[in-house]
Amino acid sequence: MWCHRLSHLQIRLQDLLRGRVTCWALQQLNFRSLFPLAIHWHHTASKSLNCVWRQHTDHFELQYANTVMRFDYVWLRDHCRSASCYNSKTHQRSLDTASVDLCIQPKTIRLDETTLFFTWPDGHVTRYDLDWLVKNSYEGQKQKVIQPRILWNAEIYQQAQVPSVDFQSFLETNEGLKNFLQNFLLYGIAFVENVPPTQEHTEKLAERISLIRETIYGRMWYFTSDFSRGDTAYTKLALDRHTDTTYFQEPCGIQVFHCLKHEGTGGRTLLVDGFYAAEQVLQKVPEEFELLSQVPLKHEYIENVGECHNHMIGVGPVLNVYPWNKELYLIRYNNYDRAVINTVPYDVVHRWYTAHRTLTIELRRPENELWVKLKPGRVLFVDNWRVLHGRESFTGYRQLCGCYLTRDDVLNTARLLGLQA
Ligand SMILES: C[N+](C)(C)CCCC[C@H](N)C(=O)O
Ligand SMILES: O=C(O)CCC(=O)C(=O)O
Ligand SMILES: [Fe+2]
Repeated sequence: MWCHRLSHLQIRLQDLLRGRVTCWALQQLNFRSLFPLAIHWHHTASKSLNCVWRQHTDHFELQYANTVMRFDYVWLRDHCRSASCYNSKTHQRSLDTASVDLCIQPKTIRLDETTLFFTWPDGHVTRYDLDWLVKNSYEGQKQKVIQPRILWNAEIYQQAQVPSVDFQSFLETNEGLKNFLQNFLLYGIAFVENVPPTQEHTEKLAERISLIRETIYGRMWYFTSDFSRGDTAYTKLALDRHTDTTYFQEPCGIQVFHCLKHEGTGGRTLLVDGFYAAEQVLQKVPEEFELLSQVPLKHEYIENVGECHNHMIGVGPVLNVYPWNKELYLIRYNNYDRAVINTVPYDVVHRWYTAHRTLTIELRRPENELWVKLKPGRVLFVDNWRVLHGRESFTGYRQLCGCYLTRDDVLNTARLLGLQA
C-alpha cells in the first residue's frame, strides 16, 4: 500500500515538473494523506475562482486558469509594480535589482479576490493580479507563439488568395496599411499594387512602415546587370534561393523589390517559405533540425571591385529558435556566401552537412517554389528572416530598385496598429 502510494507520488511529481497536472484536487488529497502535517495548501474562499497556491521555501507555486506556475521569489520582488519600484509613466523599472537579497522570501502571502499580496521582510508590499501572473509566467509563455504565421508551399499560398494592397490605400489609410502588415506577418511576403515605377515612390512606401536600413549597398539601391559590385546579383545569372546579408551579425529584416524595367526574357523571382521547409525537417528528422539550430556558422562578403572594398562577417546558426518554445524566428541560408566552416569539429561537420542536405532537399521541392514575375508598379516585400528569394537568369535590360528595412521598426508599426508581432 505504502509502495503503491509512493510510486503514485513520484509519477505525480514528474507530471508536476513537466507542467502536465490535470487533476489538482486529487493530487492534493494524495499529498495530504501521505504527509498530513507538512503541506499547507491555500484555497480561495470562492470555489468558482479555482485558485490554489503554496509557499515553498525557494519558490511560490500557483495553480490558476488551468496553469501550474512556479515563481522565483527574487523574480516576484523584481517585478513589483508599486510606485516606488516601477514608473508606470515610462514603463521602466526603478527598483535596483542588485539591492534584492538573492535569498529573499516573503514574510506573508495572502489572496484577496483576484489579487495576491506579498509582504517582504522589510515590510514592502507587492501586489499581483492573478491574470497578470498567468500572462507573464514562463508556463504561460511556453505555450504561446510570439508571431502567428501561416506556413506555405506554392499551393497553400495560391489557395489563400492573399489580396494585394493598393498604393493609395497603403499610403493614406491605416486600414490599408494594417491589412498589408497582417498578410506580411502571416505569410512573410506581401505586394503593393499600382505604385508609380520610380525609386522615389518605392522609398515612400518603405518609409510608411519602417526605417530604411542603410547598408554597404546604399540606402535605396538600384541595380542592373552591370557588375558594378562584386556580387552575382549584379549579373544576368540565375540565383538559387537564399536569404540576403547572412554575413551581417543581424541580417536585414525585410527586403523591398521593385522592378522598374525589363526588356527581355526570363528573370522571374523565386520565393520559398524557409520556415515551411524547416518545419518539414523538424517533423521528419528532429535531431537534424536541432543541429541546424545549434551549429554556429560564418557567412562572409568580400568585395574588391572598383572603389568598393568591403569585408563583412556574420556568425549564427542556419535556424534560430526561441529556446523556451522552440519557435523559429530567423533562417540564415545562403550557400554562395557561406564562409569556411571552422567553428565545429569534423564529426559534427559531417552531421551538419547531412542536416543541411535534408533542409536543402525540402527547400528545393518544386511544390514549395512560388514563382512570380516582378513588374513595374508591383512592389514585393520579403521577410528576409523567413522567406528565401532567388531569380531565373534573364536576357535584356533589367532594372531593379529597392531597399532593406529594419525589422524592429516594421514590427513596431504592426504593434501600434494592434497586430500581434
Ligand atoms: C542587390 N542587393 C543590394 C539587393 C543585394 C546584394 C546582396 C547580395 C548578397 N550576395 C546577399 O545575398 O546578401
Ligand atoms: O535580381 C533579382 O531579382 C534578385 C537578386 C537578389 O537576390 C538580390 O538583389 O538580393
Ligand atoms: Fe538576394
